Amino acid sequence: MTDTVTDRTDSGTAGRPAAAAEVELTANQYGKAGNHVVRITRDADRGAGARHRIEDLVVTSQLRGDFEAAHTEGDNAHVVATDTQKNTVFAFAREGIDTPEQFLLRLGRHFTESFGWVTGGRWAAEQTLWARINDHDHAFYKAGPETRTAVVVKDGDTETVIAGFHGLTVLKSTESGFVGYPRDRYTTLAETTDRILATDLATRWRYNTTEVDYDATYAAVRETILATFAAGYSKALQHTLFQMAESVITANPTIDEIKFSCPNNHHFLSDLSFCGLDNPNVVYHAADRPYGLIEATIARKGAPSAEAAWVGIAGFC
Ligand SMILES: O=c1[nH]c(=O)c2[nH]c(=O)[nH]c2[nH]1
Repeated sequence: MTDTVTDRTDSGTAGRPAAAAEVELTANQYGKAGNHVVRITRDADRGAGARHRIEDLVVTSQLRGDFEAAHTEGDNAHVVATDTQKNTVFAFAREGIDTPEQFLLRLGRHFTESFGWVTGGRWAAEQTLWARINDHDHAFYKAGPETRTAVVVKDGDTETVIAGFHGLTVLKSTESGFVGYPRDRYTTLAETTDRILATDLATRWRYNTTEVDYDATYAAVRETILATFAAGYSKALQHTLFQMAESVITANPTIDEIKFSCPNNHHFLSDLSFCGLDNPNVVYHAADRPYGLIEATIARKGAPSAEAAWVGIAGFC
């Protein structure tokens, strides 16, 4: 469908009830989602044989500020078009992306500095990670397994940066148990001190500053989470999430808060007695549903909270 420019100023009340209830706009934000930007950076010195670097982000830009008249009057004088926001994302990528967090900070500062009525907004990115095929200069495979995420929320001069990832699936084949839970007439689960613990890690952490080496901290947090998952004995997925969070906050003074949302990818011991076989923790049924869903937020004690920055980040408690 194409936009046509027609004068419809006479249709102001058409279709509206004669006696409308008194209402007011209590919240709004708007922009363009799903801007899939891929940037190739070439090692300039090597001409046609250059070594390439690839950055692959899906970016959302949303503005907040004085957009009252657009909603109540249909007056678009303040509405920086979502199309313009999309164009800005791609134009900024021409200059460079660097880290997702820095790219989003640049976008946020641009919109708030360029348009007086834009007092803040929300900029988010999901980054696909690519790795070189056999150290090739310009051939890559999707490295994952995780997707890196970043969110910048700007409210006046306050900038909050939330980093994270999802889709990092982990499993430990022992050193995990689940005992001591209440039993009632609906409880059938057997206690165990030796089970498989598996989950798809989804996490977001909030920085207390924008002065961060974002790539290095991302790598360090990922490493800490994996090392903590692997280490020691897990008394429940809840226990493990807390330990991972505690390790991250302890090791990173720039991080004040971290959230996890993790399925418990159950592995149930198969009952092989139907054919006379025992099963001493050898064969499991990996059930994909229903699954436990364990979520937690862990914060540095005494650190200021930033509830507003988390609004709109779905799937975490
Ligand atoms: O780590 C676990 N936490 C639970 O809350 C729970 N509930 C359950 O049935 N199995 C498990 N495992």
